[in-house]
Amino acid sequence: MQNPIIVALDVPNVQTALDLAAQVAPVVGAFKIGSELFTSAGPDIVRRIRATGAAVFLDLKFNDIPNTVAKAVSAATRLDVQMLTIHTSGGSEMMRAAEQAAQQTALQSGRNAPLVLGVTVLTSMDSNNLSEIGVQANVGHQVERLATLASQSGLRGLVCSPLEINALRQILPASMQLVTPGIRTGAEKADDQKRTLTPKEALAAGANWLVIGRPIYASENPRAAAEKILTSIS
Ligand SMILES: O=C(O)c1cc(=O)[nH]c(=O)n1[C@@H]1O[C@H](COP(=O)(O)O)[C@@H](O)[C@H]1O
Repeated sequence: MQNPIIVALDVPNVQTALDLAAQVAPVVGAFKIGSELFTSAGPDIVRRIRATGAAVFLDLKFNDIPNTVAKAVSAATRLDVQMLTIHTSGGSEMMRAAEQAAQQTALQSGRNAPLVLGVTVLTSMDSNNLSEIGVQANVGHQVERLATLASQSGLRGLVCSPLEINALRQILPASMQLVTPGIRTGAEKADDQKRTLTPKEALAAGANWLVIGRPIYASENPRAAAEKILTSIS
């Protein structure tokens, strides 16, 4: 099995990101570049991490009109990222446009299309948070609804919490890639995460990838923390 650990490089600048990546690269499967690092370091950080040979997950969670999202996805595809995120709450037309843009741009650039991941309900949200934005469904039902829509719209991957994987595996094609943040080992705080499981539990439930940030980068020894997690799932 491939190494399923994706380390979130949620750090403020290029040098910190490159140092962290170099430290943990031998024991993880990919790196995630999110809003903080991309906003401070720009697209060059994607090229720098790709140049090390590592896979990159560009997590900018696009959520806009279909035309705008399609063009952003094309730009990310030209950057040669292996995964990227859009919000499923953007609806089916937006998701179709995103997947189509990834496929077409990849074809034109002679590379594989990135996996366009639809973010369902953020792992920092619970039913109260959904209710305050006018969604009365419980979290599990809302995730299932958005995941089904994403699958019908042609997406091949989703971001969800590990708590929803069992239910999603019953209703989605087996090929659907499920990427799960909200990973905590039990040794550290949940922080702002509300729907969490351990790495081992998430994989046992059927996750393909685990997104792990603070339990690795905020630990005293990120390499040792990543190794410990890898051992726990090997
Ligand atoms: O799309 C994501 O990666 C994501 C979706 C989600 O629902 N929840 C979530 O935490 N994430 C990201 O996953 C990472 C989790 O970080 P830690 O909570 O520090 O492990 C962060 O980079 C978040 O931006």
